[in-house]
Amino acid sequence: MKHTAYNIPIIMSTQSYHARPSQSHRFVRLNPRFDRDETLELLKSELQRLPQHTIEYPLPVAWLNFKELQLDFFAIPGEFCLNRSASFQSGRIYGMDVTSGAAVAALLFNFYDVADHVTPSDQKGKRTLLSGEPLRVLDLCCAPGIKLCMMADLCPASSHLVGVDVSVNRISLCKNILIKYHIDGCTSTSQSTSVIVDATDYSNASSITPSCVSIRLYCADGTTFGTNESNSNGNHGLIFDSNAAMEEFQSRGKRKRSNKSSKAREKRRLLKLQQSEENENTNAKTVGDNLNDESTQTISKSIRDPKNDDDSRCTLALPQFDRVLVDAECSTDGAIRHIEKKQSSPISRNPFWNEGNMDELIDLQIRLIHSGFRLLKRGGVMVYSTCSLSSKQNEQVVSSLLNNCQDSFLIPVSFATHENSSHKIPFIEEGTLPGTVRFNPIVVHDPDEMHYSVDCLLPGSGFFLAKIGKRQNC
Ligand SMILES: C[S@@+](CC[C@H](N)C(=O)[O-])C[C@H]1O[C@@H](n2cnc3c(N)ncnc32)[C@H](O)[C@@H]1O
Repeated sequence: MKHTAYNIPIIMSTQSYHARPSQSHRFVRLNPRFDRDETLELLKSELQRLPQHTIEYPLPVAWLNFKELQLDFFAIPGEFCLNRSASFQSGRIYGMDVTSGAAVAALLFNFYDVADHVTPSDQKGKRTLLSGEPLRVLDLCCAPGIKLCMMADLCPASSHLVGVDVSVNRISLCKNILIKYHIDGCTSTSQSTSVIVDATDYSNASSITPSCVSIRLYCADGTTFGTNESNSNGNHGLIFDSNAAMEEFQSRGKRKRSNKSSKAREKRRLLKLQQSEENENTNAKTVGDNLNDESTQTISKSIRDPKNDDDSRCTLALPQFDRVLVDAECSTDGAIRHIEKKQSSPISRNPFWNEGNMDELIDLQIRLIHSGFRLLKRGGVMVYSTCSLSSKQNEQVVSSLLNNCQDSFLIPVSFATHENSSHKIPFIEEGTLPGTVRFNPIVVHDPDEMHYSVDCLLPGSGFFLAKIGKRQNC
């Protein structure tokens, strides 16, 4: 098979397929805090206004649709205008690619693991979170926050999630998305003037289960997060705290938009939180220096600079995380829109990352994956992902971690086999590093296609993911 410079398969066949859904499709995830049947009813009624399709939308994506786990992905036609739909405006659905969903599912669940070493044998095959215990979860490149929202929806009650992103604009977008879905979910419909269906019946706040996790956002450099370097200006960059935001939202009552005084109040709350966090960190450091048990395992004990293995930067005593997602900055060459642009014009339209500064990008990815790993608890699990299909940005970055950190190991995962069939899903394949996963953005023609269910012929964006564990003892 021919590949582009980024190792993306080029479609060789122009043949049309049986019952093949429209090539243009997109995916949505249901917000589990709303009533599922109501949401599907609303979405169906909106889809009925589109021209008829040969298949029935919304179409559940079998390999990523387990409603008992609230993992609820559906394909919808590409022409559906999400922004103008009542299901979206009311916060009932998220626009989210299946590949992004796969990264979060691999991080939180163990049933995609090829060999499940963790689950007791009498529970193997059961679809559950690894533990019902609250988790500490870090999303090191979180903006705009679509994966962070999914983690917040699926984590056990009382879990604590931290999102970090270096971009001021993107992290504020992330904050807005969290406010929409986790703080005042139903209020966004009130500003709409052009909804397709009247959402009033469906935006009833009483039907939303309140969010039961806490979320903090930091505008910070993920490569140094949790070290004294990130703290050098005396500012952790805390820009959002879900508990403070909830209090603020409740104190505002019916007035939904914030004014000057509520913004000032929010700033004061965040400053106070930041100060108490700094005090806690100082105390924890003193305690952590004297004790050696897992409950006091803090970042200060395991920080390593990947380049010189120097412990000198390790002053913060932030508790480590059970799960870390490093959804790294990348050249985005796996995203289908970028491929189309590349194929239609040999000269890319000024992408920020290009062949000329690729080394700089790969260096950033290596620093991010090492940073994510140092923030991971012993026994914890991390996922590294990108929407690039270049092996330099994927397999080679993962290998750099595995080769440099003796306590890291790869947890092989696979999404490729459909539950109800022995056929592999044609757009999912193993990476060149065994156990990693590549999602091709295109279904390459396969003579066996008749055997696939329709949803197995619906690729998402080009994507790569690897699941990595940190050994308990090393
Ligand atoms: C692929 S996007 C993340 C998408 C996000 N995980 C989501 O699902 O919505 C990569 C992000 O990395 C951020 N980024 C780039 N360099 C970074 C750094 N040094 N530290 C933290 N974030 C960084 C970018 O601002 C960008 O938002």
